Amino acid sequence: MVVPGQDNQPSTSNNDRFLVLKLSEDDPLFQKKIKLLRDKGFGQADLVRFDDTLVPDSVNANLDALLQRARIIHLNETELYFGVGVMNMNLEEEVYSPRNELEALNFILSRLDRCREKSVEENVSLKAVRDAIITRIYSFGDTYKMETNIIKDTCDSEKHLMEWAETHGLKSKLNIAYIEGAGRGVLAAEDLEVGDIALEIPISVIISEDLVYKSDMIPVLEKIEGISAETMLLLWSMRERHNVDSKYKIYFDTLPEQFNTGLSFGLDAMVALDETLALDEIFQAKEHLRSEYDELFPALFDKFPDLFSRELYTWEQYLWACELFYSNSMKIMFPDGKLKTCLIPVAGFLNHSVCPHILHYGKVDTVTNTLKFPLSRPCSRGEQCYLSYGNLPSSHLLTFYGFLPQEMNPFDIIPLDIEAAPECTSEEGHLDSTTHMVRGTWLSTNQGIFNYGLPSPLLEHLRHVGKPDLQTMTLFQENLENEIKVLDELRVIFENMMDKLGDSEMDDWNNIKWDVQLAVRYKDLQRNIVSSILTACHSGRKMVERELEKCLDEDKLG
Ligand SMILES: C[S@@+](CC[C@H](N)C(=O)[O-])C[C@H]1O[C@@H](n2cnc3c(N)ncnc32)[C@H](O)[C@@H]1O
Repeated sequence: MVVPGQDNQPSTSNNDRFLVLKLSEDDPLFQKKIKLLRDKGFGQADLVRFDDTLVPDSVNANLDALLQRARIIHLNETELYFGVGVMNMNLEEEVYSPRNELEALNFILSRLDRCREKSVEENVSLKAVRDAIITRIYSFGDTYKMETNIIKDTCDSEKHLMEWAETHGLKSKLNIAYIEGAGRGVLAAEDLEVGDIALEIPISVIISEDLVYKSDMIPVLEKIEGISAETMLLLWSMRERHNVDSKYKIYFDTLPEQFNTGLSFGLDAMVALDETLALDEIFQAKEHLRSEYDELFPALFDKFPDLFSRELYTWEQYLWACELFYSNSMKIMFPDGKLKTCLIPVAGFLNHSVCPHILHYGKVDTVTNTLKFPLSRPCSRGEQCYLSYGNLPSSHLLTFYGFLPQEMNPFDIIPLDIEAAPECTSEEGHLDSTTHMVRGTWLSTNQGIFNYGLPSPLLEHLRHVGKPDLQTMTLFQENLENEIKVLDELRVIFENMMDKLGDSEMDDWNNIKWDVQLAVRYKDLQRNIVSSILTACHSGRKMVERELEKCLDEDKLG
């Protein structure tokens, strides 16, 4: 039973259980989310009641209602902007993104478990809904199962690291292996279920700023004006990496000599990225790092030659350390309440997926003093277990991690330089400050007239420029003519973008360096996105023209 619009959790009897999924007022997207909830007939904190008489058929209906709400509560800005889409061709259900879907399902699961824990007796309906959620998580994950080609098992250095971590208390249900196209990765050593802890890492093996504060470098580092804890840890790691007596030597020994991220791209790859977002991102990042390096060196060589030797702190070594931290560090909340950037042995072997197994891992458990990596979806024995590095576009993954995901990435967006017109106001009367963007139209479910697979906020914005009072989404002549103008305007923007990107050219793929290959693949992805928008404008215009013809014919007939 769904009861909209009630905030207070009512008292529960032994036979009745209530579940409230509440949208927090502190949510920075509260206004947009509450509007979306209301548009769907929900309230801020609807209440779903489970009683023992719940018939099996209503289990799915109850779950659907909960899921619709949970999805909205967990939307991020990009997902809200684009609305529902198809993230997987095998999936009939419309979802916002794999991340959002898993987040929503796990959110309901955790609330249900809390409810069940409080119950004196087992409530059969709660149990039935829980089973239904687990089934959905299973089938959702199944549509994202990816081929993992294992090249070889672990080498000595990784084996030593596991053994060393185990002596410090590491608990792992994962095996390390070399994976085609991804370096090392981790495979489930046994069938893992939702909620199972795949890895449990004691803080004693985690590399964080705490080590710098205990080191001989701190008196000097603390004197550097404005230096961040991250930079201190980076400088400490650059020296520690070469320290044969380091407690973390076994960890440093597992790191590659070279990180193949966008920050190491050569000239040919940069040329191949011409006119792409990634080129700007790489340029800006490298410029920023170079200026940081120049602020520190040679000043530190001259003032503290004993701590900062010229051989260990070259620009190349600094860039290597930056790539290490960009591609391997994690932000972790410590028991002292501080969020710290850390290098985490063993967990650093987890690769990224758009539909990860592990979503939540950022907080040290204060009871066990360990960092736990629980599963948000099951992982079968031998399957690669993935983490989420965040909701990142491919330009970011290319620049800071040096790979492009195999799956469709819902966060692969092209931002548009379209200013909100002064007359564009939200329902609350505020100036609309949305950043407009597009992504591949293959991700959209709505390809029909007035949608065309394009994002509604962008279309609505363009429709109202100069025509704030126009009744949009109608088959009236004035509106249809405006619709053609909007599609033509978009076509011009994207034709220009496509001209700048140029044609795809790659003759001998096998003889091409890793960085140029990545750059070419990235640029092809950009072309595909732009091409899908141009197709949408073209087919959309045809749809509108047909409606306009009908409209004019009707007018002629009077
Ligand atoms: C935290 S490390 C993961 C372990 C890494 N594969 C290794 O061998 O050390 C991050 C790096 O792994 C690689 N990686 C992560 N996810 C990947 C994916 N889905 N496909 C290909 N490479 C990936 C990238 O090189 C990235 O910079």
